Amino acid sequence: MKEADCYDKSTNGVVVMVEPYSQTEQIQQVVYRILDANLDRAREGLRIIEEWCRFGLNNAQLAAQCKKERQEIAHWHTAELRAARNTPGDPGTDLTHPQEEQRTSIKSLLQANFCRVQEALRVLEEYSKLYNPNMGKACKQMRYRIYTLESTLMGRHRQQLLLRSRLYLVTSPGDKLLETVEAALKGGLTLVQYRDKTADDTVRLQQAKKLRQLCHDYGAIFLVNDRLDLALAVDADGVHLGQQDLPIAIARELLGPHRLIGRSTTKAAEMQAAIAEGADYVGVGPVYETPTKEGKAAAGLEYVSYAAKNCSIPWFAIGGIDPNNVNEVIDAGANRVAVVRSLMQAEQPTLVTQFFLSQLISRMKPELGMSYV
Ligand SMILES: Cc1ncc(COP(=O)(O)OP(=O)(O)O)c(N)n1
Ligand SMILES: Cc1ncsc1CCOP(=O)(O)O
Ligand SMILES: [Mg+2]
Repeated sequence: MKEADCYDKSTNGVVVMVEPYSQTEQIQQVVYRILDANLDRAREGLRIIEEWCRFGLNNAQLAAQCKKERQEIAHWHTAELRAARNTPGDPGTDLTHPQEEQRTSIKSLLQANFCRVQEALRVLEEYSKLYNPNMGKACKQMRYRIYTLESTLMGRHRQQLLLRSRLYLVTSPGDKLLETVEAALKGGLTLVQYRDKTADDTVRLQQAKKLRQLCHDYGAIFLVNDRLDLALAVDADGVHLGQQDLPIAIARELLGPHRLIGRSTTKAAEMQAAIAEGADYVGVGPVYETPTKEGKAAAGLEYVSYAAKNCSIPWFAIGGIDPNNVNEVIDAGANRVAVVRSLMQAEQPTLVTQFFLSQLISRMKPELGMSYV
């Protein structure tokens, strides 16, 4: 062993005389260090996910699952692996990617930490074959459980955000499409539907892509009206389907369990059918007649009151709602509203968004039909 081999950063360069390791022992130490570092990495990533389950989702069951996985990792983290740690001598501690310094949303933060845990478990699975094959097998099983947890959690993430969304912007075409949506997002909007009934598909695709990115930058849900193909093409969070659009069962088959499906309803029977078919939310309206949906009869405030008493999934009153009449709609029982013109034609969409949200939140009544909280 050369003198340089004894250089230890932790002793600031003072050469410490140590018993020389044989080559096999040196490799063993490297394996131990890899295992030690990745056990830490997996545990830390899980802790970050656990905190969201506990404090963000208030979901004791998911938090408990994360905790159980952390405990299993701790079980494999033996004293001999910890003893191999040499943090000051690890050249990887200074290596960061710019994306690690900033996360744009809870979703991207969770995604990054799921990746971190899965990568660490994969490394553990491989290197523990040189240490303890049972540990390798356990890490493999754990990695599969984490994949399942990820898909459960990321699916629920959309549902949770939907539950927290009080105001829903349905877009209309125009030169200021992106600008207006961004202004509303700045005001606290968390739910956007891209609706353009006439543009060419090339335009729709391009706009939907940009809107999806914009919404996700602000941590908002992005849905596409009518077009499931477009929703899939731009990796949207889901679709909104009317009574004349695709059946929910087919949409669910194509979109999978985690994307959101909304359904328009104008009467009780349509609402009950949408719930039975597995819609994630329903539109309730038109509350008032509106030029945005010309020729469609108003369902009225009575239907809003019916929804307040009977709807067991999140629902949005829609149709002719503006800052002057929103309190009437709230008084009829609505806690969530969807608008087109009130925001798309607003001179100050940020302020209008803030106004709607303040009314909806401060005047919100306990949800009578709400078995979905
Ligand atoms: C939230 C919400 N509710 C209702 C509708 C209307 O959907 P639909 O009846 O399919 O009519 P179009 O919007 O496709 O003209 C909606 N888009 N969003
Ligand atoms: C798409 C839709 N579905 C029922 S009413 C409506 C349009 C609502 O538009 P506005 O908010 O401009 O009245
Ligand atoms: Mg439609």
